Amino acid sequence: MARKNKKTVVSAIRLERYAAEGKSIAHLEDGKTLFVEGAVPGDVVEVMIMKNKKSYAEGRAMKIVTPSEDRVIPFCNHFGVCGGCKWQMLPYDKQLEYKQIQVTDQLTRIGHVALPPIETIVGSDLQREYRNKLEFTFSELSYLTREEIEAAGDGEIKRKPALGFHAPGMFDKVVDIQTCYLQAEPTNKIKNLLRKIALENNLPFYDHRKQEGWLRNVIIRVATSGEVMVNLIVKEDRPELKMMLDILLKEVPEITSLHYTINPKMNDTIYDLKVVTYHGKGYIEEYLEDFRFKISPKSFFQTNTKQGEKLYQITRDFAGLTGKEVVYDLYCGTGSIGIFLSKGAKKIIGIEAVPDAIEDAKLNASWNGLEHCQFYAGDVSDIATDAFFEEHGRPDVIITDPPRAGMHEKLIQTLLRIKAPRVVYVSCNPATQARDLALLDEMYKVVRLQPVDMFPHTHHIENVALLELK
Ligand SMILES: C[S@@+](CC[C@H](N)C(=O)[O-])C[C@H]1O[C@@H](n2cnc3c(N)ncnc32)[C@H](O)[C@@H]1O
Repeated sequence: MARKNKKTVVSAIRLERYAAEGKSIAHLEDGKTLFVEGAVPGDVVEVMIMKNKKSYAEGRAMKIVTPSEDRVIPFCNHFGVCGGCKWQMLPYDKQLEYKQIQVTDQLTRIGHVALPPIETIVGSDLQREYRNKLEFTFSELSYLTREEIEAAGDGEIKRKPALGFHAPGMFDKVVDIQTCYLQAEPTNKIKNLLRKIALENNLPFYDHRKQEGWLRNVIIRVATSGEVMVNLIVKEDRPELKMMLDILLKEVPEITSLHYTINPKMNDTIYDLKVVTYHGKGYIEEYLEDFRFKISPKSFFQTNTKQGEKLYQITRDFAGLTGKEVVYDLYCGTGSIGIFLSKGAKKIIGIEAVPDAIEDAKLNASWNGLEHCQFYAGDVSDIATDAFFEEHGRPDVIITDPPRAGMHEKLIQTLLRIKAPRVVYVSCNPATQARDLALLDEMYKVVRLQPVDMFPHTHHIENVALLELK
């Protein structure tokens, strides 16, 4: 291995094995572990060292000197510049193998708790068009590919406006996406039509640096029921808004619920904004087994519907219900896990921060003819107190499905006091799950672990853990 530019670039180093979070491991000449992103095990790469600590270093692959034998040709034209599907160069079975390693590695290294054997990861039947929700961003500045820069030579490069996904690590530049394979049609049709209308009418795309412009984002949901929801997000109300929405309705009759949101704020979140229904019923419907769910524009719903069903079947199996149990569904979203488990429970109590999702959860319970489900809106750490559990019934089973940050420590302390016989922990981030399992170790042993792949071509991984009182 030769080094050039002394400290910052390693000219050829072989990546030995997969680590986690999309990073692979190599060893520097002095034996130090190097974590490399942007490449896969087996690649020989040139690496720019980004961080050099006493015991380890981190770097980014700048050039592939010799590709890994595992590599396959990515199917998407935008691969390499779009941050969406970073693992398309790996066959799906390798992706699954690396995800299994990631779960094992993170639970072992971060958790340091006794673990049962980890079950083989459940792969996704659909590896394309598996998402039911995508958000595209408008930007005044398109991301320029290497080919575009080379083609321009010494001439000035004029950046065009773009509608697509942020280039990795760039808040202001967006990769102009023509075809995305993550979601079924009419997603590409809608996105490309919006771009066409905007360009033909000289409508200003958002400038993320100056916080100027008009068109900001579009969120498209395509349910397996066939229903399609579109939410166009703009900076202010203008007459062109109606024009754009009317063209969408005329050209894309598949749209069943059309919305717009005025967002004059600095950030992109719409949770604190009013989403206006322009046409249609204001929500879409999704089915998991025979259960019917309402999804409003602000509600969370498992993004891969088919895998969501498998995830819930595993959760139901781990919960081991007999019909007599009081079950708490923490971070319940639209109540989907609780409702999915409801037939085996005496009572279901769900808690969720987004009030619209709780409204959906209540309606979902009534749509499915369930009278033993209750839902409460608010921060779960504040609502799920000792007194709340006393009032609503001591839990036999607690299901917890927190966001990537994991559970708040205050909630973990409450769970340690409440001592439910079983906890089923559904996690979209095994690193924070491992941290939480270590905190729960005082009272709970981990008895089952089942990873599930919800997001093919990414390094994201879901993991379900069953905990029982020691
Ligand atoms: C991973 S989702 C799970 C949702 C649901 N269990 C499902 O399967 O669709 C996490 C949910 O936690 C909610 N959430 C995030 N922080 C929260 C908090 N502090 N208190 C209550 N809910 C929260 C989010 O709004 C989101 O609906």
